[in-house]
Amino acid sequence: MSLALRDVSRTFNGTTAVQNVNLEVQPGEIVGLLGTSGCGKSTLLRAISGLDTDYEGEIEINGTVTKEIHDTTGFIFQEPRLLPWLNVLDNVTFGLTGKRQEKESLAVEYLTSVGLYGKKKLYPRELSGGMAQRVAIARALVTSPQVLLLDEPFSALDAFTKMQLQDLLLNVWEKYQPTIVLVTHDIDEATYLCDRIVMLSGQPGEVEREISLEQKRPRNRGSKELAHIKSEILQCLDLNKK
Ligand SMILES: Nc1ncnc2c1ncn2[C@@H]1O[C@H](COP(=O)(O)OP(=O)(O)OP(=O)(O)O)[C@@H](O)[C@H]1O
Repeated sequence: MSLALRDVSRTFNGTTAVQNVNLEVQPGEIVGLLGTSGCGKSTLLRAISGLDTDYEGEIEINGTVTKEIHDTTGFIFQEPRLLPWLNVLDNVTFGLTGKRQEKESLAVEYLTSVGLYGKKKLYPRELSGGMAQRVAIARALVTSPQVLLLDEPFSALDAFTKMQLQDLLLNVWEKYQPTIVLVTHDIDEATYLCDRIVMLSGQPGEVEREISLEQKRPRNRGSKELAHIKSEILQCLDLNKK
């Protein structure tokens, strides 16, 4: 599914958070929104998701201007947001329609793909942070979303789990090819995962620059090419002290 933002601005109580943002995302593309704290990344994602409709400008999903929450959109937030009174399996089937047996076999398929088949009877309090986030990923994927919106999905995790889940996300992308918009302030993550990085800056936030990455995935995290792009990004953010 394609996405297009046309002159999107959002003002909160007289203060403009983002201003005249234009962005096109192609079907199956992984686009990162990168920028320093407060430049409006989450604000834009909430507008794209339909969770916030009080913006100016237009958002088009697959050629149709809409402010609705699209039923083919999946969300993954920074924290897993699981329902504590439901076990892992029921957290994933929650919100699905259809026969119980069909819902459960679908949930099991996705729990298996995130490596949690053996944990399906556990409750959220019994999971590590990384496991809980995997459940959130399975829950987002079980509806076969064509658009996946991720708001700093791995930022609360330790470095190793983060890398594992980034690879998991790429496996999921290989399999289902959703269009992905990823909000992050992790430059390594953005260069490892994205086809294109949209850099936002300022307050109100505006698109400062876009960087396309041609490198095939899976990428070598330590490659010279990625190091070069990271340095460009740091320079753009005015953080590269030479
Ligand atoms: N519901 C709200 N009410 C008032 N102001 C808001 C609201 N949501 C966001 N803002 C303001 O909009 C601006 C952009 O916030 P936003 O959360 O989109 O930034 P961000 O780039 O995602 O930041 P971070 O990286 O710190 O999460 C900030 O100045 C913030 O205070």
